[in-house]
Amino acid sequence: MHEIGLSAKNLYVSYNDKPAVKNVSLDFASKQVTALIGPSGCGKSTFLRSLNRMNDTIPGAKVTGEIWIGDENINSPKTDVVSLRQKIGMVWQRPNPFHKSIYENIAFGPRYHGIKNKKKLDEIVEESLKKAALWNETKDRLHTSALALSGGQQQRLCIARSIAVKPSIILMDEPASALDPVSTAKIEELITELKQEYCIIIVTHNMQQAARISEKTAFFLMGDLVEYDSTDKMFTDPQKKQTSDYISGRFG
Ligand SMILES: Nc1ncnc2c1ncn2[C@@H]1O[C@H](COP(=O)(O)OP(=O)(O)OP(=O)(O)O)[C@@H](O)[C@H]1O
Repeated sequence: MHEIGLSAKNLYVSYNDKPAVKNVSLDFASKQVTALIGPSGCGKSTFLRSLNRMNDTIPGAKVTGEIWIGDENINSPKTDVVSLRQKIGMVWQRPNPFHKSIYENIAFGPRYHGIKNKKKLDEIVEESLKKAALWNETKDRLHTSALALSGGQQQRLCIARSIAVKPSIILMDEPASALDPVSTAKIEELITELKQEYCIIIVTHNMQQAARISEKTAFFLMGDLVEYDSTDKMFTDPQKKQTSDYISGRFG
């Protein structure tokens, strides 16, 4: 049995009173990948963003329900959102490195959280880049601009940046959808590697990708969680007609 990394209970999200995620409860296991799938507009990204309180920054967005990490409900107003984002990393659809060097992209977070020692920062930069399978490609150019990296390398840098602050959970919103097939394969390989340590929750439109990298899959439709199961079961023997119609490409 895998430990629970994060647990959403009765999560409800609306934008200007229009519901986008309706009463969703889901447990996410540590050291596993859970894929969130469903047609465009079904609420996958909204749900994902709620898990690290990113919807707080969207005008008109309202999130109710509970999100538990261990014994802390992080959807409580008392939660320190800055330290929360240290526990929950986020990787977006388009790589978004800072306009800084490769080194500074990684060192930024740990420095912000109080690490000033140069040797320690050097160690974190190396370790994070190694974990993101980017060290060999960047070790001789750490102080050059991150923007000179390829799109795929930039996305691995963003993953390294999120790892650098030592989260236990990583949220990924279609992290490979802007990348070519070779870079996509590298990101998938990396996710498979990272799941040995982290609870990973990924939104993807790519059914093959969900089947390749995830242990669990949740299917959303119009804000509802329609079905949740092991990925194998979901793709071979879905219990709901809507799920089977979606994964067989009949809509979406
Ligand atoms: N910032 C926002 N303000 C208002 N409504 C929003 C906002 N973001 C999303 N919505 C609405 O919430 C609903 C769910 O959108 P969301 O982006 O979460 O879906 P999705 O499943 O991730 O879609 P996609 O696969 O296209 O990214 C949609 O009706 C969308 O229009």
